[in-house]
Amino acid sequence: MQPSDTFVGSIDQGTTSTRFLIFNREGDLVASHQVEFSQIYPNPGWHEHDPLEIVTSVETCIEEAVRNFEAQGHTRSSIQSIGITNQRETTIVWDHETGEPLYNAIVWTDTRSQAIVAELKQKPGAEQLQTLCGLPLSTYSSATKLLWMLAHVPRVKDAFDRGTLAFGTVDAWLVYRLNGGVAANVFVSDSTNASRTMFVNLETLQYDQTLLDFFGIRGKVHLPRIVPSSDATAYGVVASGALARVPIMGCLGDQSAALVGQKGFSPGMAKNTYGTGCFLLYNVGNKPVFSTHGLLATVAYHFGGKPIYALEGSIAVAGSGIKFLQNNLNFFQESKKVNDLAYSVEDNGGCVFVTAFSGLFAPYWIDDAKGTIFGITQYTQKGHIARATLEATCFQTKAILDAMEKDSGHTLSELAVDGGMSNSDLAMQTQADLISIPVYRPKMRETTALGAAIAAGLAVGLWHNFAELRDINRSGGVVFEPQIPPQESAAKFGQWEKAVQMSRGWVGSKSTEQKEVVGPKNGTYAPAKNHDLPPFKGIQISDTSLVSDMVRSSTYIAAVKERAHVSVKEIEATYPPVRTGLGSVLCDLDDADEEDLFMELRKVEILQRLRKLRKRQSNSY
Ligand SMILES: Nc1ncnc2c1ncn2[C@@H]1O[C@H](COP(=O)(O)OP(=O)(O)O)[C@@H](O)[C@H]1O
Ligand SMILES: O=P(O)(O)OC[C@H](O)CO
Repeated sequence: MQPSDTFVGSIDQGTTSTRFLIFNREGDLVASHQVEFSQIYPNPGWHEHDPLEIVTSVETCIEEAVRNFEAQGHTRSSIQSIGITNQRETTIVWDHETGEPLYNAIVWTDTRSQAIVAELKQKPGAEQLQTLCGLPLSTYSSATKLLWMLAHVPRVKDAFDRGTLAFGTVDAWLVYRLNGGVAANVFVSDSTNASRTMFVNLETLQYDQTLLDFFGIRGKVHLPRIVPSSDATAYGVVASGALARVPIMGCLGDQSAALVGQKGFSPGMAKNTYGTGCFLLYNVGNKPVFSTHGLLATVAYHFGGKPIYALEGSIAVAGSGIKFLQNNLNFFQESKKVNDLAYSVEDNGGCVFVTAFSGLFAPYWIDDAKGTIFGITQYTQKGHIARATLEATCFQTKAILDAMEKDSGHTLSELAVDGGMSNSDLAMQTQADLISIPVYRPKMRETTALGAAIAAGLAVGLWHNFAELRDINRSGGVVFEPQIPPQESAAKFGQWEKAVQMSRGWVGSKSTEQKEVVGPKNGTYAPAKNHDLPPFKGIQISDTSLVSDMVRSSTYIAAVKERAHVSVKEIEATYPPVRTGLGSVLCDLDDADEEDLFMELRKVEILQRLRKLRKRQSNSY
């Protein structure tokens, strides 16, 4: 077979979308497919994904991309291997015996484990964790998400007690399911992903007994075997679908993959990926560097032999800030329109938006911050807020680069960028202005997927060494040169730093306290898709928390899925008794929607139940 007739596939499972891309040996993107999947926000600060939907989204992307590939005259048998890259830290638990998920995936952005983190910080040994695993104790890592599930989700605790609880990050889950689940039981995680759990020793790249003891899970949870990021046999083969029997040979957390895709193979090279969040990785060579300025020590990649490490600056909110303007504030209909809005004004009009939706990550690590916009006046327009949103990521990148220079003693001469938000010329120009060095954006921006393809391609022999990758994606990029004097950028940055300090301390105030936990109890596994369920037609309930409690009920969701009848008693069995706010519930039945008997039945039952509860409540006054 000629080299140009051989291809490698790449699954890019990101926070907001999944893609499957097919590259040729020249690194050209030949075919791809992308789907967005549900983002579930059950409570303030909570963020979940449905693990089964993640798998389905991957399968759909593979089918569609292969269809497109074959339409171009290629054959699927020319795809020699597959790489996987994925959102990191997102935590999935399943039953080791059945292979079924026990709860929704808790996404890396989720801050519900805040109280657990505060408690763990008081525990003896807490101060040495970062020197073992490279990560600060925060809501970000997988460890505290797993502890939250153990404390709050009975099904997870039961599996833990029975010894059947399996834990994995998204890579481990995908490899397991794509191989056919429990039947093949391929249960592995690559070192870049595993090192984001807080369970792994950064030097040995194996589970660390001290860390497992600290989190109380030693010997009690099934953990995936840790393997190199590029490996011909460890990841198994796809069990079914368009690429059945194709081997999986590469696996990297998405930020590591982007560094590989940018070919950041030498110490001193760095990249910044503006996706849902934004992550700057700086290659430090074959020994980890432990930051003293708020950065993380992490595994850059491990292609056999010695692992390569990176210093990482993690920003929780980048493209998700733009999605917030789109979905929550209805500023525009698609992400790229943020630029038109931002260009509609000359500057930020005095607004600074600290987009601390998940607290602030690097280099600040402020758990108790929340998103805050400073400087609003009657003059403020949507365009100013759009600009301030783009600038927030650029300011945090500046803070991270400053920290990186202090840790490494080196000044970066150019910043290579990629990721969805790097499509914004305005954001990239702002970035160059704020860091006073050029920003380089490659022509092909799917560098994350390319990185996973490289890992798989090296293992299957499509490429044999890094030198062969030299010309991939080399021409056609854009350089953004700084256009304002450093004093001006320093003044802007000073204002940002002031805003960061002023955003502290919001969490813990009475109005932001979390609601009581609602988790699946007796019922089956319950995806909490409170946003895409049919509305309760004809009933207006002013207490929305009550509605969201109901629709989170696993019985309700199961019934809606199957269009079956369900009684209020059953609903009640799977969500905690309605506790509050019944005084403000207003029920107003519209004309019956005869065609939708299912919904009508539900309305009547719920109405009856609400009346009973309201009566009970008024009796108790
Ligand atoms: N032209 C654009 N300008 C600004 N932001 C954009 C643009 N296109 C996409 N984005 C943002 O990029 C993000 C998606 O980037 P992507 O790299 O696909 O993320 P992920 O891998 O985390 O799913 C979205 O949050 C979106 O708002
Ligand atoms: O979805 P992204 O591309 O912002 O990346 C998510 C990170 O891996 C989280 O650590």
